[in-house]
Amino acid sequence: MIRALFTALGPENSGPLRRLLALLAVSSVLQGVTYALLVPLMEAILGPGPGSAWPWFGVVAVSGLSAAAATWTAQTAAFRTGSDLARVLHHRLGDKIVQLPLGWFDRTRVGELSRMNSQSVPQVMNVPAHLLRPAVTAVLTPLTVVAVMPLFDVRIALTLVVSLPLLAVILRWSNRMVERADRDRHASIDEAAGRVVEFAQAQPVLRAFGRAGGDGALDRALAGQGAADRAMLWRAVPGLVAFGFAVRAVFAAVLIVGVHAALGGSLAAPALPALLILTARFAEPLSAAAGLGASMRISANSLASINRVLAVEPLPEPARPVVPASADVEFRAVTFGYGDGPVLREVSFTMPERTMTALVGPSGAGKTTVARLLARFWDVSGGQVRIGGVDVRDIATEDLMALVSFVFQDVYLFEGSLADNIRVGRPGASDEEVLRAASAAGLDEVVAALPRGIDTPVGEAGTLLSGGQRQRVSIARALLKDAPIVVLDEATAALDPENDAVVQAAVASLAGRRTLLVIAHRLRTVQAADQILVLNEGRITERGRHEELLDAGGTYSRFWQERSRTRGWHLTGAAGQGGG
Ligand SMILES: Nc1ncnc2c1ncn2[C@@H]1O[C@H](COP(=O)(O)OP(=O)(O)OP(=O)(O)O)[C@@H](O)[C@H]1O
Repeated sequence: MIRALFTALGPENSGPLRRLLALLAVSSVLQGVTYALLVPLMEAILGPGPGSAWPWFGVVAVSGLSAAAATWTAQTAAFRTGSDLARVLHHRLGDKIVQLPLGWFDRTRVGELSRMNSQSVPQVMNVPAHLLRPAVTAVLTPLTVVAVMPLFDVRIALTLVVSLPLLAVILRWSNRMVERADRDRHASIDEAAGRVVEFAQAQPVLRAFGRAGGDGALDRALAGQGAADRAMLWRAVPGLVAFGFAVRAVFAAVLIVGVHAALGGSLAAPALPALLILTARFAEPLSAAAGLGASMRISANSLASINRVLAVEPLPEPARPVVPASADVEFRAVTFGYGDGPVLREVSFTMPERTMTALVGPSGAGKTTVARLLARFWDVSGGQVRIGGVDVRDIATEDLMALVSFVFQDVYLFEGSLADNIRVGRPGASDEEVLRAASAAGLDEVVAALPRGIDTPVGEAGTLLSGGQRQRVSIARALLKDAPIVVLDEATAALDPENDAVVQAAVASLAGRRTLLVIAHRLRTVQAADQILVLNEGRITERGRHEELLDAGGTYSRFWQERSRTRGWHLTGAAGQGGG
């Protein structure tokens, strides 16, 4: 856990944690020494001359005050280190986010990052603030007691030395039992929480199909959670009981050894209660640490997930970056996979500057992957992606990002006004340019309907705008940025006629001016394309212009005949009209 904390902080930020650990060590040892000094004090008080107790009282007072001062300093440092840790982690995660390969950011990852910031960081903050002190005390204070015990009685010291590893083993076993039960319980809580969300989200479907009562999955998940709660209790109890029993057994053993020694005359009677008090103090920090298992586990898991993100390697930046002289694009025998097996195999094509390429193919063929590799979301596993004859790996990230604009299906809108959101495309753009881009992207009516026009805040993540309207904001950004290469996904999800017209207009305004790669779903787009690439299972199986491919009578022609028949039937009543 401590090693993971140092990893999360990085060597440059680990000074305060190291100082905190040193302070905690000093305060734990001083605490143990103070407990030990109680023995001569008690001996003096209970002995024949109580007056001799005063010097010991002074020594105990000095030691106790020093321990209290060290504990207070350590606790203050612990809170400060906790809040510093949160700040450092937020910064390190922020710095990491801007270096992570763009391909890393899928939907689940974005959720993971948000959870990390809102939950994991505060949980990790808890470690120095609340958990380290009892953990360090649980180890060092009993060790100090054991170390000084031989000064008073070797037999009792030996009893403690033998019992310490025994207690540690039982504590570890008890913690493991609780941990395992707790893990199962968490899994069942997550499952039940997921089912509750699903149940709420699926209400329209469930009601439409007369299944308002659900399909039993939620009931099963809740029952599972109840069972896991009970199992947790049953699994946790033996460990905790066994540890409590072991502590009492050690106490009893010390009592037996002590009484035996006192009766035999080899231990002064007044020393016995003092040594029993010391033994009780020896076990106390261990018992306090026994209850920390669950918090420790939660914090350790959070720390592990933060360290996993921090360990992701950024894509290497070129040592000698090259700026491409043109906006030609070439895929040269590109092979790429996300994990098991390739998604793209030996994909080769060229997109001469200012031409339009349409990418078509069945779902999962790899179209989005091609589009993303163009902007180096990931590095290819074989072949090359080249812009202006330069491998994208030799182009500085900033230059590459300046060369390419995207209009993807997932449009993220920031907190801020509609104008701010469009200006993301080119931060230096004037108000007029922003308005022109909004207008060209078909946002006039949206702007007119908003209470403060283009300066209306669009709500967190653009909640005021519909899916189609959000896509138009994305088009406005791309038009404003006016990069030499534009990648556009014609999103089947936002296929209302108005949006359709906007997307078509954007494509038309860019065609012939920019190098355009369109993941195409519309007949008009493919008809206008200079080349169509048909992608199937990660390979380009056909290429050419629309008529050429129709004449070839291959997959493409079957695909479009099928598509225009079904869409014509649905939308226009005449095959092949206006849709695609
Ligand atoms: N981030 C990712 N991690 C792992 N696998 C992925 C990822 N993105 C896509 N894939 C997988 O790669 C394959 C190609 O996906 P891709 O999204 O490129 O296809 P597509 O042709 O664009 O599909 P669609 O038309 O449905 O969007 C699919 O099998 C998909 O499951």
